[in-house]
Amino acid sequence: MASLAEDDQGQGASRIQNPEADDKKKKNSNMAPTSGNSIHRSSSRPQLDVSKAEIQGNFEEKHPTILLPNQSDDISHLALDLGGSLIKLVYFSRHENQSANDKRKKSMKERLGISNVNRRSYPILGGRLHFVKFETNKINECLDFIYSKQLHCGGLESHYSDNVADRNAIIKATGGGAYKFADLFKERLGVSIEKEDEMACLVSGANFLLKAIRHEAFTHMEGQKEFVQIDPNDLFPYLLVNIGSGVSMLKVDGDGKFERVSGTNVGGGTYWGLGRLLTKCKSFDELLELTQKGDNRAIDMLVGDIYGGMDYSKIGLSASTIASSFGKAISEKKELEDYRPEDISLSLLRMISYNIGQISYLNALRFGLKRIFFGGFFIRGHAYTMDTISFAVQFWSKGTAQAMFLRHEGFLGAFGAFMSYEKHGLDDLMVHQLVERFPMGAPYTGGKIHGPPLGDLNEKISWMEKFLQKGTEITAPVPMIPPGTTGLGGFEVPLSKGSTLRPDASALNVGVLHLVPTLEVFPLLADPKMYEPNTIDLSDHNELEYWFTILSEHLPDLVDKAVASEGGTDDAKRRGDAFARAFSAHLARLMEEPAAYGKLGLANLLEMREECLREFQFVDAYRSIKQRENEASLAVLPDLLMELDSMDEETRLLALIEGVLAANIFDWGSRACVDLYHQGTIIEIYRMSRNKMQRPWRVDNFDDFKERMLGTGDRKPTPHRRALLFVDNSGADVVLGMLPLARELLRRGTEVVLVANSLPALNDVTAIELPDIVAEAAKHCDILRRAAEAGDLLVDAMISPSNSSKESSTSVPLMVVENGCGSPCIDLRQVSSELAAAAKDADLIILEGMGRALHTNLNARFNCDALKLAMVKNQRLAEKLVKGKIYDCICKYEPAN
Ligand SMILES: CC(C)(COP(=O)(O)O)[C@@H](O)C(=O)NCCC(=O)O
Ligand SMILES: [Mn+2]
Repeated sequence: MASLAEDDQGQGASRIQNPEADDKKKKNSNMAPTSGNSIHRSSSRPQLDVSKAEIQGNFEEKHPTILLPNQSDDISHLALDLGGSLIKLVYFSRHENQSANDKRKKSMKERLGISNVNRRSYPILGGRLHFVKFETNKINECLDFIYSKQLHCGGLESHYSDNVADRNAIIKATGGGAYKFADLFKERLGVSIEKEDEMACLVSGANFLLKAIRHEAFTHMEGQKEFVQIDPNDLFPYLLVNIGSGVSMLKVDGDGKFERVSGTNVGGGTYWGLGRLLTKCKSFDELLELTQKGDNRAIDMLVGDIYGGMDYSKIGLSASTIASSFGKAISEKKELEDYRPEDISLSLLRMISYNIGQISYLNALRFGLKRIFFGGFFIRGHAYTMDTISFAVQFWSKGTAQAMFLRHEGFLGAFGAFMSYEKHGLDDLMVHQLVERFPMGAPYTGGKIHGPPLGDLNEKISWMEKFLQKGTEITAPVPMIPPGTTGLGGFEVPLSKGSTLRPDASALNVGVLHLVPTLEVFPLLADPKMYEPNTIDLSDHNELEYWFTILSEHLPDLVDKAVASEGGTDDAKRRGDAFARAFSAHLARLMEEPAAYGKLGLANLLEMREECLREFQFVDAYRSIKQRENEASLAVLPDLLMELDSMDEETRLLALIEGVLAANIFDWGSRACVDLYHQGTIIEIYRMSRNKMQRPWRVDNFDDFKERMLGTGDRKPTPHRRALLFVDNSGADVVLGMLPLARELLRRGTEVVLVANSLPALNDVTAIELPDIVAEAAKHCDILRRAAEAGDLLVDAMISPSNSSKESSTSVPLMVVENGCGSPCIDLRQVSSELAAAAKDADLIILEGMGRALHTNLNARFNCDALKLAMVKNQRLAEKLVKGKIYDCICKYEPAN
């Protein structure tokens, strides 16, 4: 079975489960033909397979999703690193952009000056990079996998060509197996292996990953992993140490510019070879596992053994420093059987790791290199190995150098081979265009359990169910013992060996890399390099435990909602169960190893929950709740607008901000709020919330905002040119809170861009839903109607016949743009190109809600005026952020610098 980080589905609804078709497909195509069989290959591929096509969801929708259950969405490039013990695969699958034909979106794009003609044409439309590994002795599984996914006859070029390309198909590969298995590939898959130089692949793989993935490099000291932000413009030169069977040390000066400056024959092969002879272990992993229970003092001769238990402090050696690896084994009184295999394995591991660390540092010193990155199969994300190497580098450099490791360490070669294809289009992809996602298999990658299956949704669910029956492997999150120190420090007894980490705690976790060429950095960030979206840092253990508990407690209710949103069918229940298991497994994994998937913040957890729902094809769990709340709120909107219009300017502005804060109470992600909803109707709760509004709010810069809006005395400030309103929840929040505020801005001559989620998250309103809500509201309000018309928002919506084109031409427009994400929070380093374009003319941004204004972006600085509005609907967060209490409000205004 492959160990993988692989997701096989399209975004949410792009595929549905079709067990019958899938079973058939599996029988026909999952096995690669064995030698002797004639090779069946598809003709030109991929082509659109519309058999059993179905419209999903509501038939009245204007642009319903059409599901093609039999369509393979892989248009692939495949590259391999065929190593001595592991085979690593990197492959690409592409997804077409479905929303390109949206009429409304097109007109909005034109308005924002984004014409398709002007935009860079991307060699790839976006897609995913998958990382999969197999044990080399299971090469047949690997061949079956390639065959079942037809990866061997994919490739961007052959997508449009005919069979001829297939006949000459090549796969790029590196590693010794590229020679050894070339004939097997030809025989079984009919493809030729094109061999790529191993060192060149390692370097190009490392260069790309270090430049393109934000949390690729990390340090590992005393059991603590810390991510290092690498500036892509300041990466070179560095030393790349690849620890395979032997060790190569490469001085890397740029893309394609490197030199092998040194190496050592004492490497992974030495550890495994000697270890096997000395311990009788059957596998590398078994040998490595032994170290967890080992104590090297039984075999190693320590400084203290020589100096009667004393330090040799004059030259800086503590009593527990190893003076001579295996030095105690010179004793004539003991034979091999008298030593524990655990102790032997640990001594050996430390001897080799330490030696490599030391030689690496000396080479870095020799060439004046400040950075040393370690990779190769020997490391395997093993905490103890990394700690020992780090200690050696730190010790010999007297703290001036640090060892760094790479999350994709095992895939450098395969990735480099992938990069060697021409026209893959990856060369100039940038950090903000890559989103790493961790599909359901991720919690198990690198651990004892391999899987899940690589097939369709149905297979994935069955896989989760298997564990449900066994009832062991996937458990609810358990509290982790807080990291402490043993007091010993250094490499004498690295903490990673202790009880705080499980044996494979630092096992590699690589996700699926989604390439989204249209994502951009939000242009109004004052200092994009310093920007950190998360306010809550989950590296604080108490914080982590609290939020994990909250999310676990939410789970049963969320599953109920999700299942109900899909009609409560047996199929939906099955998916609901599988979702809960998968998400719990993620939580459990992250609880044990918070940095497993990269730097972890609260926003990542909240987004992961949404992604996990999508993975099990829950399109919108809160659909009916959102609809109900929209309708109820739209019904009272006319009265609210009338009430607001009877106020003077100053009172009205205050009432509007109060309205936004009060209506932010409608948040189905907050436990406390959901409990509240049992106590009254939407309108009753809204009224109650408004009545409770009392200034000063916990953070209250309203007066400054008012001054910027209305001026003081006779001074009338110029209105803002364009305001971006990041809206949050459906129902009262958007209808009775944000829309009336938008209307006020429009009335003052400010263009308004409503920025909403691209995909559903909790009860947040999406950019697809919003125009209809605006159109409905516009029926009761001339300002909204004219603005919406001017912004082409009412393209297909019902509008009252009284509108005249003369009026609309003089109105400032109201627009809706999607933000590029599907989470309750927003990471402004990766937003949609529409939002980035809309932001260019904006001089005011309003971020609303806990997710967008508190969990993320509370500390973000902008190059324009910024207003952050939210009700704090969580007691602990209120205490922590503002020393306040639940339902306190935040009105934080920060004028442009
Ligand atoms: C998920 C949320 C950020 C959504 O809040 P919103 O942005 O809608 O104001 C928030 O509901 C939340 O942090 N909930 C978890 C904590 C709790 O149940 O109290
Ligand atoms: Mn929300």
